[in-house]
Amino acid sequence: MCCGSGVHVDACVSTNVSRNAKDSMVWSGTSPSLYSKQPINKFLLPLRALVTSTSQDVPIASLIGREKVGVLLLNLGGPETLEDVQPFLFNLFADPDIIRLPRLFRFLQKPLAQFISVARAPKSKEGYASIGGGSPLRHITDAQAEELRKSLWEKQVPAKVYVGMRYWHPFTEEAIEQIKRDGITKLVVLPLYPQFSISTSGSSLRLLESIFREDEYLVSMQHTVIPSWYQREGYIKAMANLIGKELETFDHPEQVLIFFSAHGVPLAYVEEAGDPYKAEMEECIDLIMEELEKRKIMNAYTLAYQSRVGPVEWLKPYTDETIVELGKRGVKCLLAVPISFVSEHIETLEEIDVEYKELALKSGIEKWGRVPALGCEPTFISDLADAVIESLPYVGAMAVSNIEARQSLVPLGSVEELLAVYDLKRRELQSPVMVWEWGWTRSAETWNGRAAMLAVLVLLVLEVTTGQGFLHQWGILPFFH
Ligand SMILES: C=CC1=C(C)c2cc3[nH]c(cc4nc(cc5[nH]c(cc1n2)c(C)c5CCC(=O)O)C(CCC(=O)O)=C4C)c(C)c3C=C
Ligand SMILES: [Fe+2]
Ligand SMILES: [Fe+2]
Repeated sequence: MCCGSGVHVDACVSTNVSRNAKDSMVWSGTSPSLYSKQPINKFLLPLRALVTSTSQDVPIASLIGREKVGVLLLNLGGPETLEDVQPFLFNLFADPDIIRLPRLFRFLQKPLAQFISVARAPKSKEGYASIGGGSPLRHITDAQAEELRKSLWEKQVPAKVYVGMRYWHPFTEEAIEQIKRDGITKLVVLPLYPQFSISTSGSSLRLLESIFREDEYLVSMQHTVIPSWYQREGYIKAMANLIGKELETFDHPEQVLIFFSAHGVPLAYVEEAGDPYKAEMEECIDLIMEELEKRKIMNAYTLAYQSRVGPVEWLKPYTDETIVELGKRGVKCLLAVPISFVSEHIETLEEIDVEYKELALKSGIEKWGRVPALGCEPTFISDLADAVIESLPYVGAMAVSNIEARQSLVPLGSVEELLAVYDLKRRELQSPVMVWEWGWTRSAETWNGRAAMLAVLVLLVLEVTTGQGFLHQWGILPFFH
């Protein structure tokens, strides 16, 4: 038995972003270079209204006409076998949105990725071995794609759904080739991350942008991007359903602390590069709690960030430290809710279910529960289908007046601008290795920094070429848990 603590944990979740102030644009166009801010009501059909309408039915299929509709789901990708782990990590660390080198040293991007991936692989492999020898991401994402396709067809939108992963098969490039082979004429790009981060959706969209820019077919294909969708009613309701159901497994559901554990990002992404991830996360949690409140579920809750990598500061509070603190404060029952990803993956199956659970039990928490990732939850899939339908580019520019504007903290219609601001800010950052770019100013500090950086780079090259792990032993390099 547990749950007798009666401890009230203050919600550490707050947001100062007004929901009314949010943009109502879509990122759309026929070419990424032509992305423009398009008021949603000038560009889209009131398809949602049509979906729900029974009296004056206009079949959506007839509105779509001969267009070939495609949906591209963007995701991270994961190693399918233990042999895949190192090359997967290489792809991840070779991403300039994960490790940014000064222009002068761009040629070191791949050796550095090689070095870090080789050094990290044994630890990562251990994790993947403990969850069955590989990531379940491909299999789950494929299942989500199939369910989304079915849902779209049920809603009279005969669309094909593609999966494009950032760091492993099926790569985004492979999906794009298939889209071209299938002759898709309208494409909706949907990152499978509810909240936008430069390091996830941003990285995938940047890659997509570069692919589109160089391809004649893609330049003339109509497309729309849904940068984030954490605020959608269906998603919020689906999360509340799962939380409500899991709370029921406790003897005293009302005494359980709801513990949202989000994937972290380096603090500099948010504070210096303007990543909206933290603000979107906080608002998302507010919305879920509001939904639970409507159902008379008024539990205490908190948010912390997990899975930090390397020595730089990440978003706080950290999940592990928070669990220990909660134990000290007398919390006895805790329900962990993974919030930044919609599939089970290594961080839920290993980090939360094994590491954090063990830590919680050691810290005095007596009953531990965990909400499953959304996966193919029907309310969620149906809502994704609605999101696709609402954002479907429609040739013919039929007037739209009654569509409910989607809202997002990401300035929709200007993801490109967001990435540009991020690039600019990144040049000013000082944090080594993770994200840094030199500007050739005269400040002594900068020169000291450059000298130190040069020394690290020389050591790195030596390490890569000699195979000696002295930097690793000194603990200088990041990316090792
Ligand atoms: C919203 C989710 C995620 C954010 C934000 C994110 C940022 C981020 N991640 C790394 C480094 C690694 N991530 C790894 C795996 C991984 N990351 C996410 C999600 C987010 N990452 C997922 C879902 C997964 C698991 C995929 C799977 O195979 O199941 C890994 C590899 C695993 C490991 O070795 O721990 C690394 C490394 C950074 C540096 C970063 C922000 C800059
Ligand atoms: Fe990650
Ligand atoms: Fe981890």
